[in-house]
Amino acid sequence: MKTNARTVALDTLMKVINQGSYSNISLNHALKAAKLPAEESRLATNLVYGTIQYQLYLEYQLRGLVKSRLKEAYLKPLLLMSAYQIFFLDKVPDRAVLDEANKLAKAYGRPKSNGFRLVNGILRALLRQGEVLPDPASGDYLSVKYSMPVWLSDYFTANWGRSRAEKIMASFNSKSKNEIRVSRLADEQRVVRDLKKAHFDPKESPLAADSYALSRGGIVMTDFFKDGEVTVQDEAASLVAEAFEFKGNEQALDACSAPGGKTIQLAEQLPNGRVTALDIHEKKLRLVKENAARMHVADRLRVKALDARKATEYFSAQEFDKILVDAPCSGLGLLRRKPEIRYTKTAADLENLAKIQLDILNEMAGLLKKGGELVYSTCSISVEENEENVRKFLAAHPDFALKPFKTAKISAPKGMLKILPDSYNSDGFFIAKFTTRG
Ligand SMILES: C[S@@+](CC[C@H](N)C(=O)[O-])C[C@H]1O[C@@H](n2cnc3c(N)ncnc32)[C@H](O)[C@@H]1O
Repeated sequence: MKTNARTVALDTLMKVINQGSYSNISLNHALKAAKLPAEESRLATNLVYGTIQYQLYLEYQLRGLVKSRLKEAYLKPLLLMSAYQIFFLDKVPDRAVLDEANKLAKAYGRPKSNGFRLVNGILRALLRQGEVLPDPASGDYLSVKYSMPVWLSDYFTANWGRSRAEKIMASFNSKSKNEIRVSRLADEQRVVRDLKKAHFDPKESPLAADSYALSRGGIVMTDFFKDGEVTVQDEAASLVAEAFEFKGNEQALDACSAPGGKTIQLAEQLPNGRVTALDIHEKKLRLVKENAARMHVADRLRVKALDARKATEYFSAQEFDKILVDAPCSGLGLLRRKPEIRYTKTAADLENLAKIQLDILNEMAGLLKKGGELVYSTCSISVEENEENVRKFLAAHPDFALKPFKTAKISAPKGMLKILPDSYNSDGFFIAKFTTRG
């Protein structure tokens, strides 16, 4: 069978669903090898992310219809991918979904397999059945409706109430924006004008100073990106660096820096200063260096492979004016962009990660100059990784206090800011800013 959007999607889904591979990495490999036209690539991407996002919901729809064990590896991914199209892709007629599934089953099935008959029978039954949901009063109603494990839909409901939890979960299932940040070293107005001319139709972010949503993807293939005038970064992630107030000559430490999105932002604001970028994984620091070179800030940067929990063994007390801890986290704010996170993370992960995050934060306390600024951020919206860690850090360090901050468009009068995904249709993020007392 000729390679097309559906073969690329099915190959990728077989890797993700059957072998636990990461969707973004598997899909990028498959797309690179396939060299599909842009329209086909978009369809393949939609099929992969949509099917994974809605996997729990789709399994529920198919539950009563699959009567025997699905022995061949392609069967489950193909049924889920077809069900996704039936329920969520209005533009693809049901007839076409069935025809395409039939062709794929014949191509992927073993010789003499009757898998295509099985697929056809199940999909026809699914069309007759339509959507099924648990009783709205039952414990798994929201879980199935929004395709989140029960612990997660319960977690959102317990923290934000049912109505907001539904908004948060619906937002996590919506399409992510094509968000970019314009370099502070570039002429922003000119770049925006040129982006318009190139039909990217940039829309200013309501959240972050230099961020814009583009009307289409593909920016990384352009000179805007290659020449370092823009970079790809979510608007909530971009906001973190805005919590600092820079003079331009400071020594900054980025404790968890790879791939370097925020390192670059700090460096852009330090024409006469320097950023020291750490990461526990030496290999990932290559990305930080490459990104810094592309964005023209390599000369303001030094990198060091180091576990940030041991940073006081390498640096002097009070060595830094600014410290950023953009900590490793559960990624609970990124469910839209990384759809499989919802199925792989557990409540125990929140506790375990919170401990690592707090250890890193505690280690930083001794490295900050008196009156310096320490910013803590995560791309998680969990309480354990954020507010609870802030509380524990302040209890352990009475000489530190939260410091109110204002960004270009948002203010955090209490020194903490939690961006929930439904407020701006951005990633979920948490930012806290500390300084020393006295
Ligand atoms: C959320 S990511 C950082 C993203 C980055 N700040 C950016 O804006 O591009 C967290 C990073 O922390 C690193 N990391 C995990 N544990 C660490 C530790 N103990 N010390 C230093 N870095 C660590 C991970 O390898 C990962 O690259």
